[in-house]
Amino acid sequence: MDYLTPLSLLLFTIFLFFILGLCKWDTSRSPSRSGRLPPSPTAFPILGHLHLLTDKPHHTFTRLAHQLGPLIYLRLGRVPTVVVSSAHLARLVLKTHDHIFASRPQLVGPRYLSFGCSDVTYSTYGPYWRQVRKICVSELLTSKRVNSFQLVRDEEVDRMLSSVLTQSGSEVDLRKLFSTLTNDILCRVAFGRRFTTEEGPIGKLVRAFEGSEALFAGFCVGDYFPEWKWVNSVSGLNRKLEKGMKELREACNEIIDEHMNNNNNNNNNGSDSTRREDFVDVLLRVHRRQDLEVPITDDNLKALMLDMFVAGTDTTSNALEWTMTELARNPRVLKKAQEEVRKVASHTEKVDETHLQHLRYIKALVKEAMRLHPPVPLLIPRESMEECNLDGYEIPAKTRVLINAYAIGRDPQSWEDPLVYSPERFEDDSNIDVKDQEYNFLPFGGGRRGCPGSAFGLATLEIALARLLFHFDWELPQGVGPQDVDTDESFGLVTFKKSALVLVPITNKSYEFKGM
Ligand code: HEM
Repeated sequence: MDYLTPLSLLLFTIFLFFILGLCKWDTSRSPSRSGRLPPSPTAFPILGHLHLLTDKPHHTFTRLAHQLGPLIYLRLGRVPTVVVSSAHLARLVLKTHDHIFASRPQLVGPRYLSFGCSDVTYSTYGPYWRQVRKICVSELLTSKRVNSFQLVRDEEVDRMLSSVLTQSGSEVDLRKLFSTLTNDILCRVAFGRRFTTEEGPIGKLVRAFEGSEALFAGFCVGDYFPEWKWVNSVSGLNRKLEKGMKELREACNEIIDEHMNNNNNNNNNGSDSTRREDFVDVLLRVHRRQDLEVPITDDNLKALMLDMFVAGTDTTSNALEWTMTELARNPRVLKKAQEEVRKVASHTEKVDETHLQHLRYIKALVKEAMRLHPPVPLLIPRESMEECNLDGYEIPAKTRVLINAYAIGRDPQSWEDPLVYSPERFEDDSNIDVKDQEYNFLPFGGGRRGCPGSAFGLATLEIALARLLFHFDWELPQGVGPQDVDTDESFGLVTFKKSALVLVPITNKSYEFKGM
């Protein structure tokens, strides 16, 4: 014991008092409660359950739900959180008490990158959110508006098929293919231009996005210890977020200026019959209105422009990649889907959107892929606006709520053989819709904060898939069998397959794509 000097003993004692002090601070600041909280696993002092935020938290929470039940209470740092993992509880949150759980927590990333959480996705519940959601839905996302973008989808799917044609017989990275497709479609609809351009304001936006994506998804101390926001300054995170916001603001300003100049030129030259109004034009029109319940600022306008793009692109390309992954793993399903689309469109050289209503199996296999691989497995966090009782448990006000759509989609109480990819379950029961009344199937969430873009997303998914399956046969790279195609995931804002899916398209002579 001769190495235990009086100095080290003193330092050790101070350290011990510091830790005990922190623990006391930790418990004394826990919210006082009257009711019974849901079951909770063992927590660490200070950190609470932060250790459960693993690289795949949706898996960790699913395992915990098997041990503790479908409603779990966690303390993530300082933030009270509940995780919901059954259809019954999802119904309580998304339907019965929807009005209580319709807000979002103000997370640090969106406070910068969504211009003060003023987009639809991250804004708190209230008149502003109601107003901007209504604008986005009516101008971009109603079925009528989604139908009106058919030509854009058609041209961009043609472009994708042309690219596949040139790579026929060789290995193709489907992630790149699908990401280009969804970016180009949304960019044309929202900003009037294709995304894949190196130059001009859109090129600038692409680069700004690339820089800010990791910041959006990364771990941030301030989201779990609101009192320790200063850590974000010390760690340099705030500086990076400010830089990201500046770049996004500049890129948006250029896009807006370009639109305003075009509109001015058109007004000066007389009416322009060729240029179609895009989402930025709509927002500029709304921005000028004097009769809005809550005025829309310049920054709000930018947040809304970016929101449609961010919310609608990766989600859709991700669902396409997971669907093709399951087809590669299940040759029986792939063959049946190809037989369906080739039969339905046998008298034409091309599948178009009028054929989709007859493609029941293809619609079913898309849903089945989203059941097993929901692109946003924990949905987007919600926050309770007041205290609420869920199944006999007290949920305090300002509790963060995570709904584990991944666990619910694989719950044996809701699904027979839940781990088997079987589109027939959706084909036989066409009642299981994306707005599932039973709350077993939640890839688009639900309630008043549910995804307003499901029709837009599905329209792209279904036509892209139908045409890929109609014109091409799909093989695995040499030496790879269906059982070798992995489904390992990389969790993020959208949960992608860890390694990009690579397949080999083979031109089918009977259904050859004739090019654009
Ligand atoms: C396959 C494609 C898509 C999937 C899987 C998907 C999934 C989701 C999910 C899970 C949520 C959270 C819902 C909740 O909290 O209950 C959401 C919200 C949202 N989605 Fe989608 N989405 C898709 C496509 C789109 C598209 C194409 C758009 C727009 C162009 C869009 C716009 C939004 C918006 C604005 C919100 C926030 C709604 C709010 O907070 O009020 N989504 N989406």
